[in-house]
Amino acid sequence: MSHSALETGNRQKLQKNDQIRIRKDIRSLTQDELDHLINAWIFVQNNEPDPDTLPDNPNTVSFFNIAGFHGEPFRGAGYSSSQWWGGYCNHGNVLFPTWHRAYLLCLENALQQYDKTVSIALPYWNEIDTDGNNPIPKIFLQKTYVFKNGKEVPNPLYSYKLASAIRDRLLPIPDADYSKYKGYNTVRYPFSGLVGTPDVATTDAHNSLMQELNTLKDGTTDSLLQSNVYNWLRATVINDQGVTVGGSTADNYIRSLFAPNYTVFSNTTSAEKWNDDRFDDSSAGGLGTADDAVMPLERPHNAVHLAVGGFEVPGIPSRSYIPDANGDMGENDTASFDPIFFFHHCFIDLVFWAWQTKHNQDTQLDLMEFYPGTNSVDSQGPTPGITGNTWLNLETPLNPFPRNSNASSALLVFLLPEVYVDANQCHRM
Ligand SMILES: N[C@@H](CC1=CC(=O)C(=O)C=C1)C(=O)O
Repeated sequence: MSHSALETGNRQKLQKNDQIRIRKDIRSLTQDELDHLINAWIFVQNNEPDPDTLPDNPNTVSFFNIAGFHGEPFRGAGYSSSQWWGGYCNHGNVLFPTWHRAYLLCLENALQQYDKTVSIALPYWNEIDTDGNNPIPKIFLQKTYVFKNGKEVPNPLYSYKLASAIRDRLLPIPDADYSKYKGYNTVRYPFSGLVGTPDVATTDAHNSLMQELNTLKDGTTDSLLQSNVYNWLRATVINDQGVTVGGSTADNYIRSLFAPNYTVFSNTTSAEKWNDDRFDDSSAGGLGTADDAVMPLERPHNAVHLAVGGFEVPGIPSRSYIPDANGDMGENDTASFDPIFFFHHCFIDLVFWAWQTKHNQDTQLDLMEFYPGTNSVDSQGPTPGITGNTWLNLETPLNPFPRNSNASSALLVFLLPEVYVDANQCHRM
């Protein structure tokens, strides 16, 4: 294994001060903390998108722009070619954990602009704590939010109304038309958000039917969402054709902590290769059913996306029990427009940090260079600014987040009372 170590700040020098952000379980926030979080989210969601100019501004305070860094609106070579990826996110490669770590900091920095005098951190959705049969914390399901002073507002964590249209130019390949109009509100399972021309009629009929269920009994669709996510996390998921498509995700998070090195921990492509070489489990899609097969963090992460969004796109194996459920979280193009995305990823970052501390990789990450999962063409394809067939390592730019940006203590993030993450760890500064 060759080593590509990240340089990090000197841990000893760091002091807890008001610039250090403490990330907490969202279920544990006080009313005052929640009030502040909600106000900051309203602030970023209300900020108009920046003018449509390149390069993208990584210091934007507009939620539309930040959400748009992940997938749509596509830019670069991936704007209209599916051989490339038009968003900046990295999946199926070794930059998956680090890119998303930088992404969380980007949103957190924008939230911080709401009131610079109060330190704000993103709380996480603790996905191991399924709270009986209600794995999704209530705050994400309330249509309105009531502040301590009694004022009621639309809840910014329930749904986001697109400040601008997004257009999917990849139609009809590789999958559905993920174009969405300005003013579209993000949705979750069992609803569908496929409002592009070829799908809109089916979607309207489907969503009316789902709404009808709520008319018969208030809260039915929320219960369906909770039980779907519960099944993905703790039980087994059967799709609409009776095929088992997932489950045991909470256990898989724990299993991922035992992955022996960063490369195979970090992403599905590298883990598949690792497992292919060691176990004959091709029937399980190369993702390892053997007890000692490696579980990459990305896999349970994917499961929660599919659970919250649902996924049943023509021509692709269904991942939903309810047909036509295609909420935004289920698809890479649109997932980050649903506010819950960031709380999900905050939990992913926590598991990443837990793996780092368990494996003494908290001040550096060792990478198996040139291993599957380390090339820019792996999985969804090269991101804007990265050429095809480039070897990825921990020096690869995490666009659009610049090197050297914000290399200050303002980026120290407490994940748990005793641990912190230094942004230097997610990127060589
Ligand atoms: N495309 C992933 C699920 C998924 C992952 C993401 O990272 C995302 O943003 C949206 C969806 C899968 O099929 O397993």
